[in-house]
Amino acid sequence: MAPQGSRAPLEFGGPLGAAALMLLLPATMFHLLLVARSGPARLLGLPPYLPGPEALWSPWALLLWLTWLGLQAAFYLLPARKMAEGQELKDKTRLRYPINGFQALVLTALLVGLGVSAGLPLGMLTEMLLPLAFVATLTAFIFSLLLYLKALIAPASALAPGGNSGNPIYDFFLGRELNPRICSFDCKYFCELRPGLIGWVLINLALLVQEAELRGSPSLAMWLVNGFQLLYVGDALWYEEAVLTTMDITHDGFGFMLAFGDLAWVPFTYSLQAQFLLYHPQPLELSMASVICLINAVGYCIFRGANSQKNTFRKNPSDPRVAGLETISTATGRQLLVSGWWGMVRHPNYLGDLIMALAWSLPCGVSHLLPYFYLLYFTALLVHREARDEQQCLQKYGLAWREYCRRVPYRIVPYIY
Ligand SMILES: NC(=O)C1=CN([C@@H]2O[C@H](COP(=O)(O)OP(=O)(O)OC[C@H]3O[C@@H](n4cnc5c(N)ncnc54)[C@H](OP(=O)(O)O)[C@@H]3O)[C@@H](O)[C@H]2O)C=CC1
Ligand SMILES: CC(C)=CCC[C@@H](C)[C@H]1CC=C2C3=C(CC[C@@]21C)[C@@]1(C)CC[C@H](O)C(C)(C)[C@@H]1CC3
Repeated sequence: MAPQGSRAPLEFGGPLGAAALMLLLPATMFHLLLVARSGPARLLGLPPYLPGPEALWSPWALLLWLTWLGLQAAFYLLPARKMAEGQELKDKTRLRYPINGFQALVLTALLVGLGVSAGLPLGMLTEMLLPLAFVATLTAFIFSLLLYLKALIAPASALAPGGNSGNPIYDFFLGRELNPRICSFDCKYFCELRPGLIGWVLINLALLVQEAELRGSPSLAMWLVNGFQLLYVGDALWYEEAVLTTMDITHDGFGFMLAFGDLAWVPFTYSLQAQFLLYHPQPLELSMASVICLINAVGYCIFRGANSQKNTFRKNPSDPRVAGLETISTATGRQLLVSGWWGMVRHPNYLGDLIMALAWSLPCGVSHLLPYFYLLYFTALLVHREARDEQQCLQKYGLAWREYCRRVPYRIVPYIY
């Protein structure tokens, strides 16, 4: 049986904060979905109407959603080009993960392409966003409940460092088990990268197709948003192995926060800019589009450069690409980079991600705040995440971490933060 009442400090405002977030996050998602299609599209105003049960519930949406999850699960189970090992666990073992996420993206694209050429009305998906978001939220609640119950019979070594406070609301939100698996099927790893991320680009594509049907051709702004976000998702799946060292996989349990985040929040709120553009077309000059492409390229280079530098260094510090970089030794035997990207700020990858977030909103113009929701939310998420990571690194590396902070004083934005 799992031990109750572990002493990890409570995060997210404890049980009260967790309860509030479980109500607030779905409410915000539905607010955004409703406001994006309303005339005034005011982020801070009331939603234009409150949807009744008939607008939220559709058996077709449920069927479509379950088919989607089943399809992505089947792709996950296909033979992988590589099996990667995760970080060492409490019991000194390492889990193995299939690296076939990019393959799943390509197979999905082929299947959707075949469907569209056979007359599948992809644009119709945009009419189903509300009921789809509703079934995704319902799935996240049910799934989190099953995961909570599963953790009751998990060995103590399988539990996450947080999420085992003994308070059921808090533990349900944060997640109790670190890597819940059904045989070799890793639930958290699957959800983090497949149904939500690939679902996000599919929703974007459906919005582009619908715009072409309504207005004759997709707008330049819609092309940019689709292209940038496809690059981001393609990159995540191409470098899939890197997700194994993120705090979601190595530290956080699998509970409502990640289940809802992965399955509902990512596809339905990350596609907000494309949703906004379908209902509020925005003119975009070619010169402005070029500047926005440049901003996205700068953000992507920083994001990819920083993530790859750290991953290469963690895999093999003597790799010629990173061997010349300056480092600090820590008592754990691991080293910290203090030059290159990681000598500029302590989270250069967050900086790149934020610059890209800006580039995704700019094609929507500056007349509305709504398309900038992602940038605002993401800034808050990364500032909070940076503080959590800082705490974990201080615990792991002690004095060496303090020395790193002294030498690299800025967290995310040079000379500002
Ligand atoms: N689009 C989205 O919604 C989201 C995107 N992201 C993105 O996910 C990516 C991963 O983020 P995340 O997991 O939060 O954090 P990071 O990839 O930044 O990983 C942090 C870890 O890196 C290691 N590290 C920190 N500093 C150094 C250093 N100087 N030298 C070597 N190793 C160091 C430490 O782990 P250790 O020493 O143990 O290796 C630390 O715990 C980011 O690019 C982020 O932008 C994140 C959240 C949401
Ligand atoms: C508000 C809310 C519901 C919070 C949950 C947070 C999640 C939405 C995010 C936590 C970490 C994430 C990561 C990605 C997507 C968003 C979530 C799940 C990510 C898969 C996006 C693509 C990147 O390239 C990435 C693989 C580095 C990234 C990993 C973290």
